Amino acid sequence: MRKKIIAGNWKMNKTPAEAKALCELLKDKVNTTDADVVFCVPFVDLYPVLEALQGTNIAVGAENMHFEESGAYTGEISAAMLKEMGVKYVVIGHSERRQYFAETDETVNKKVKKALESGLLPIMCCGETLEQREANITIEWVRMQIKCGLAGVSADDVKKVTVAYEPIWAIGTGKTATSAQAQEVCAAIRQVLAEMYGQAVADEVRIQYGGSVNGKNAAELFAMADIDGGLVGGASLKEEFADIVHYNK
Ligand SMILES: O=C[C@H](O)COP(=O)(O)O
Repeated sequence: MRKKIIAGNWKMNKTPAEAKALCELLKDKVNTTDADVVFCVPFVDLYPVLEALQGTNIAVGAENMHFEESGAYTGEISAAMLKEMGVKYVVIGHSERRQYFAETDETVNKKVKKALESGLLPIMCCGETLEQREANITIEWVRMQIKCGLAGVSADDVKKVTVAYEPIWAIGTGKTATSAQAQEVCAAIRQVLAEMYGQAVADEVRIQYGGSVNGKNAAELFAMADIDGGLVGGASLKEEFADIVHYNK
């Protein structure tokens, strides 16, 4: 039985003071051991959020990192920097990073490997555009993203990876994939993991759905056989996040 993982991705929202206030608003409401709860926040919010969440079961994640150890990469943040701060998770390859910051399956793969080597737990994102869905190539596309993103990752390490399936057309649009659509792709992701690592390993990997998850649709989505939680954008910035965390109550 896989433990659910429900992560908020704050994206480019909340100044450090606002981040602290949001933690104060949410922390008692989402502090549970029933699921792994993660706040993925902007780099400048990491310290205040880590401090505000001390003594809770809520983990902290970053939204990106660089794949090199250190060096002349102005404006970048390394895995070692995050690890030393007490960060546990890191979102890698979000579609917004791919779209606006030229991330590719190759850089995603390098980042996933570096995160694992550094003791961080990657949340590796994948998902199709509306054009790809309409052209009926969703499964093919996502299978390729998984194969490329995880190339060279061992069976032991892949169990530490969370895969986030986020159809791009459902992100921030209020247009959620139906639970059947989301399950179909998440099952295909588990299938490709089984082909790469064997069924037993694939059964241990957690797969999230992301894209307009809210307090109302979470229960139906998270009840699907291959959906092990969510990567939540907009609704993670509000009290509604508590309804998502307690989706089964
Ligand atoms: O990382 C989160 C996703 O991009 C989903 O964002 P959303 O819940 O605002 O649609």
